[in-house]
Order: sequence, then structure tokens, then C-alpha cells
Amino acid sequence: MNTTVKLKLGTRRSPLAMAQAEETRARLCKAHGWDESAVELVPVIASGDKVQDRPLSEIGGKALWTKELDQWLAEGAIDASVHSLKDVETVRPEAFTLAAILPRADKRDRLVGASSISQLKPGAVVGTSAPRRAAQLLHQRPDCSVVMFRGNVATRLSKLAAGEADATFLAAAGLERLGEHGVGHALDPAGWLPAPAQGAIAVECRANDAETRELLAAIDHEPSRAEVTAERALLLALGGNCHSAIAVRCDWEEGELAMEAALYSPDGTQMVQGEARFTAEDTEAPARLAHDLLSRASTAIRSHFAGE
Ligand SMILES: NCc1[nH]cc(CCC(=O)O)c1CC(=O)O
Repeated sequence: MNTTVKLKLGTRRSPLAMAQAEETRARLCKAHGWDESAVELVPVIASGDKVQDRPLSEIGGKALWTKELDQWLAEGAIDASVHSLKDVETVRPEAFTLAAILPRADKRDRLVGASSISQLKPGAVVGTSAPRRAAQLLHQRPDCSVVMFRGNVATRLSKLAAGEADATFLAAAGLERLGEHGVGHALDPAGWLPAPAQGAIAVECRANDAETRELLAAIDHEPSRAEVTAERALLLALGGNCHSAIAVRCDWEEGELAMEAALYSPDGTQMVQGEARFTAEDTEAPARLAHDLLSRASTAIRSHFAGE
């Protein structure tokens, strides 16, 4: 048996993060013909997991998911970190590189507690802590109200079961990876676009670690990388903050990228949307769409973005 550790892979400890790290390990071992023991999973408790009672936007934003893993990676205690790319800040330390984007899972949100947004009962209370989901809900259903739901997938489902809300949203990708196949109803992207990079797993390593970069390149999936690169370029050009409600979906269609995006005021009363088709080489296209959206957005929307 091969017992030499070839790669130390850092991950958050939540069940979803561990499932994503296991998937990464399986893909690496398959690509390189390794025994499972060649990849060591190193679970780290992230700041974002310690505080559960306040929205992420109030306690420091997305950096709280990566802070500890970033330290371990910078110090060489791990060779690479596995992240849900939607939780990773758009601008990363220059010393790191996103060396692999795994084949992307279902990008959609699922609604749990009702079969569709229109089927929510009048005045329904919906649990979420995501500004995007809150704004999208209030846009379509101003009669509903939002209560804060944080914590991992199981925590949110148990809050729902305990009656703290009538319904909640969860990413289809997360539910699938946890084996929760029958939970909730997928929301049609025609009326409900997901978060930038939703459903994508990214593996990051030190930019100067050529050996690890090469090992990770073997599990990189080009269409998924093209999609999330475009979605994150849109996010960067918009200059959103933790309170910005940004929804975007980019689909790789035979070498072309089809992008749809929408921006909302936090209370959902206002929305601006647009779409674009471009090739992956046209790296400026997402910024053009961002500027088009901002030019058409109301002041209430624009005040939450810096990308003018
Ligand atoms: N913000 C938490 C988070 N980060 C990634 C996922 C799910 C997996 C993914 O979207 O890649 C989730 C849970 C959720 O939004 O329901």
C-alpha cells in the first residue's frame, strides 16, 4: 500500500466542506493513480463557523471563511485549500492561485418549504442571511418577510423543521453533495439567478509551488473555470459589498459563454437585469455588462456598488 502523503489538503470542518474535500481527494487520486492515503485532509475551524448568530456581512464578510486556511497555506502547513468558490473573496492574495476548478454542480437555489416562490403562503416568513436571496424574494413576494438563518445546511434545515420559518433557500449543489437529493424544489433560473460561482469547488495553492500547481491542473475543468471566471469578473467590476444583492449565471455553451445577471436594491423593490454572450477570450465582456447594468440601475441599487 502506498502510504506516502503527496498532498496536504486544507478544508473547513463543516459536513459540506468535508464532502467537497473528499470529492477533491477522489478526483486527485483518480487522475494520478494514487491510493487514498496519498492525500491527507487537514480540517481547520474557520472564523466564519465560530459566529453563528449574526449575518456574515456584519462580522467581516467572506474573508472569515478563508482566513485560517490562508494562514496555513502561506506557512506551508498545507499544500492547498479547498473552497466553495462562492464564499471566496474576488481579490485573493497574490501569493495564491486558484489552481483547479472542479466540474461544477447544479448552480440553482432550492426552495425548501414550498414548491415555488408563488406557492409560498401569503405573508410567509422565509429564513436566509443572504442579501441576494432576501432581495429576490421580496422583489417577487413583497408580502413575505425574512428572518436571519445562518449555520451549516443541517442547522438551517433543523431551524426550518423547528418552525422558525415557513421556508428557506439552500444551494442545490450543497444539498446534492450532502446526499440530500429530495430536499426542496429547484428554482428556475428564468426568475431566480444564483450567486456568483455557486456550485463551484476551487482548489487554491501557493503561486510559486509549481509541483502542486501541476498536480492540481490535472483536475481542472475548463468549462467550469470559464464560467466562474466570468462571473467573478462581473462581481469585481460591480464593486459590490456584503450588502449588495447580485445574481448571475453564466453557462458554457459550445465554447461561448451566455451570462445573465440581475442587481437588486436590498429591500427588493428595485431590480435591473441584463445579459450578454461572449467568448472566454473576451475577458472584458463581464465588465461591460457590469457597467451597462450600473448605468441603468436606480440610485437605490447603485448606492450598494462602487464599480461606476
Ligand atoms: N454560503 C454558504 C454556502 N457556501 C456554499 C454553499 C453551497 C455550495 C455551493 O454553492 O457551491 C453554501 C450553502 C448554501 O448557500 O446553501
